[in-house]
Amino acid sequence: MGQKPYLVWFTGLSGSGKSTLANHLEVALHQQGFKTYLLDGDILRTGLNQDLGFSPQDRVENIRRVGEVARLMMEAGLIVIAAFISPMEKEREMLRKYIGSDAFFEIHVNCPLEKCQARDPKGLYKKVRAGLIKNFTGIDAPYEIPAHPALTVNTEQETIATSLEKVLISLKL
Ligand SMILES: Nc1ncnc2c1ncn2[C@@H]1O[C@H](COP(=O)(O)OS(=O)(=O)O)[C@@H](OP(=O)(O)O)[C@H]1O
Ligand SMILES: Nc1ncnc2c1ncn2[C@@H]1O[C@H](COP(=O)(O)OP(=O)(O)O)[C@@H](O)[C@H]1O
Repeated sequence: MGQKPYLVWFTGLSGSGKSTLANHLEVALHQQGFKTYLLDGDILRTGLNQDLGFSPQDRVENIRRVGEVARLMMEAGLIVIAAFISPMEKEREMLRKYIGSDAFFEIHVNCPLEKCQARDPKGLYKKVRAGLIKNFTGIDAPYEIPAHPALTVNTEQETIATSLEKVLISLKL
């Protein structure tokens, strides 16, 4: 492939901008000739992980499976881009060990809960307020801020283009 495999891991609240940045990053890397694969929580939860819900145990299993899939794809030479809430530091550290710290690039997509709620791109926070969804990250389920991310982007203040540029610069591919 002529490239070093990486796992670029976007973590953050629902509505923080993980999928948006992951998709923009994939387009930018393709334009530079890199071979990538994008894993998105929303999509995997309709297929591979459709048996999993949002209990703490199911979220751990979700991230464990994604780590396995990502590693297979890396063995095939791909740069894997992943967008998962992945709320707990322990699971993210598990990934770092499993993938190897030199190939695991953790990006904290930082955005205040109030702003995520105002964006509400999928109308989920509205459903939470109506009592239709329980265990929602940031509301009645925890999100632990990454302790040692390779990069933090602040999507409340930054444009998508600015956040993407920061990702591309710090990745140094
Ligand atoms: N209870 C609850 N909490 C959080 N998120 C919920 C929940 N129920 C459904 N959704 C939708 O599922 C998407 C998150 O899936 P993930 O696989 O990324 O979650 S996790 O990493 O296992 O925590 C998440 O996607 P994003 O909004 O893109 O983050 C939501 O669309
Ligand atoms: N700097 C930024 N980075 C990413 N998304 C941003 C940024 N600024 C504004 N947004 C907007 O925030 C929303 C994020 O939604 P989404 O990417 O689906 O979030 P998530 O995948 O984390 O749930 C989109 O509507 C996007 O246009």
